[in-house]
Amino acid sequence: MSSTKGLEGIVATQSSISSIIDDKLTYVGYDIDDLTENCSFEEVVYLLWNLKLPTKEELDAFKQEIANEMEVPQGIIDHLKSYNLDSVHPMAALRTAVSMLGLYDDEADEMNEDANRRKALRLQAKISTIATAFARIRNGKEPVAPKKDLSFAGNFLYMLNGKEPEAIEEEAFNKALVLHADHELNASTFTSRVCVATLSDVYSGVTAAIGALKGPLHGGANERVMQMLSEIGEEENAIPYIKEKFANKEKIMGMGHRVYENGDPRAKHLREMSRQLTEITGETKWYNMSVKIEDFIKEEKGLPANVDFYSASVYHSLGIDHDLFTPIFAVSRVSGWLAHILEQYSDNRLIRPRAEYVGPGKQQFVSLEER
Ligand SMILES: CC(=O)SCCNC(=O)CCNC(=O)[C@H](O)C(C)(C)COP(=O)(O)OP(=O)(O)OC[C@H]1O[C@@H](n2cnc3c(N)ncnc32)[C@H](O)[C@@H]1OP(=O)(O)O
Ligand SMILES: O=C([O-])CC(=O)C(=O)O
Repeated sequence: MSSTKGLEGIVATQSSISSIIDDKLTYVGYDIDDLTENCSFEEVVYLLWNLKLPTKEELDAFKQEIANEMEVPQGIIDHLKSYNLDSVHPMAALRTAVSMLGLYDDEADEMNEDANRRKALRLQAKISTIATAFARIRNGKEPVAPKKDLSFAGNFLYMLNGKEPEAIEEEAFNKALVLHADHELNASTFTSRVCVATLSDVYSGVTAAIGALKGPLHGGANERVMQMLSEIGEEENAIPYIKEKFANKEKIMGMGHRVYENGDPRAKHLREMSRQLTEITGETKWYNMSVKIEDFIKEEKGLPANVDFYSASVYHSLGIDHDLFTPIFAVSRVSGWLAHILEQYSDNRLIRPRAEYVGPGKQQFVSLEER
C-alpha cells in the first residue's frame, strides 16, 4: 500500500457540479467567463443547486426566497456581541455562528431532501447577515437589517456599510461572488463531503468547511495577499521583497495552484476589476504592484496567480477590512459546499480512505512502572 501525499491527482468522487479540464473551469458545463459576465450570483446558486439555469420566473422566486430568509436569530447577534472583539478573527466568529445557526433550526437533524434544501437556503441567506453583523459590531456599530429589494451582492455591501453600494461596486462584488462559488473538489468542499458522508447534518458540513477554508493555503490566502502588498508599500519595493521571500524559501500568497498548470481562469477577471477599481480609488499602486509580482513569479517559478491574488486588491478597493476577505469567500463558497452536500446525500457512501503505516514495527509492551 503506497500513499499519494496531499491526494494529488486522486479522483475521489464523481460530481455534476463543476469541472476543471485543461485549465478551463465550468459550472454545470457553463464556462466561468460567460457566467461571470452575464449572471447574478443568485442565478449561479440556482444553477449549482438545480443543475440548470433558472427561467426569469424561477429566478425571481428564488431571489425572494433568499431575501425572506436573510434575518438571523437575535441570540446569534447577542452572542457575537459577547466576544472579545480585539482578538477574534472574523472567520472564527463566522465558523462558530454558523454552527450556532443549527441550534435555532428545528429541522437541523431532519434528513430528507426537502428539509436539506430548506436548510441550504437558510444558510446561504443568513451567512452574509452574520458576516456583516460581526464586522459592524466589532467597530462599535449596530448590525444593519437586510433589504428585500436588493440583490445578494448589493445586500452584503449595504449591510456592511449601512448605505447602498454604487452600481460599479455591486457589479464588481457580484462578479467576485460568482467567481468564488464553486471549484470542484477543493479542500473545503472535500471536507464538507467527508463530514456529511457520515450522514451528519448540513450545519456540521458547512461548519467543517469554514474551518478548512480559513487556512492560509486555501481561502485564508486572500487576506495575506493584502498583508503582503501593504508590507511592500510601493511599487519599486515589490521585486526585491519577493526575491527576499524566495531566498528565505517562503511561499508567496495568492500564487500557485494544485490543479491549474498555466493559469487560473478566474484571475483575469479579478485582475481587470482590480485595474478598474484602483483607477477609481486613485490607488493604482496596488494593481501595478500585483501585476509586477505576478509577471515576476510566472517568469521565475512558472507559478500562476490564483483566485486569491487579485481578489485582495479588489476587496481593498471596495473599502473592505482585510480580515473580512476570507469570510467573503465563505459567503460565496457556501453555495458550492451546499451543492456538494446535497449531491453527496443523494448518492452517499462513507468516505474513508486508508493510510500507509510508516511508524515503528512490532514493539514489546513495557508497563508504565517499568518505562
Ligand atoms: C482558493 C485557493 O485555495 S487557491 C490557493 C490559495 N493558497 C495560496 O495562495 C497559498 C500559496 N500557494 C501554495 O501554498 C501552493 O501553491 C498551493 C497550496 C496552492 C498548492 O500546493 P501544492 O500543489 O501542494 O504545491 P506545493 O506546495 O507542493 O508546491 C510545489 C512547489 O512549488 C513551490 N510553490 C508552490 N506555491 C508557491 C508559492 N505560492 N510561492 C512560492 N513557491 C511556491 C513549492 O515551494 C514547491 O517547490 P519545491 O518543489 O521546490 O519544494
Ligand atoms: O481548488 C482548489 O484547490 C482551491 C481553489 O482554487 C478554490 O477552492 O477555489
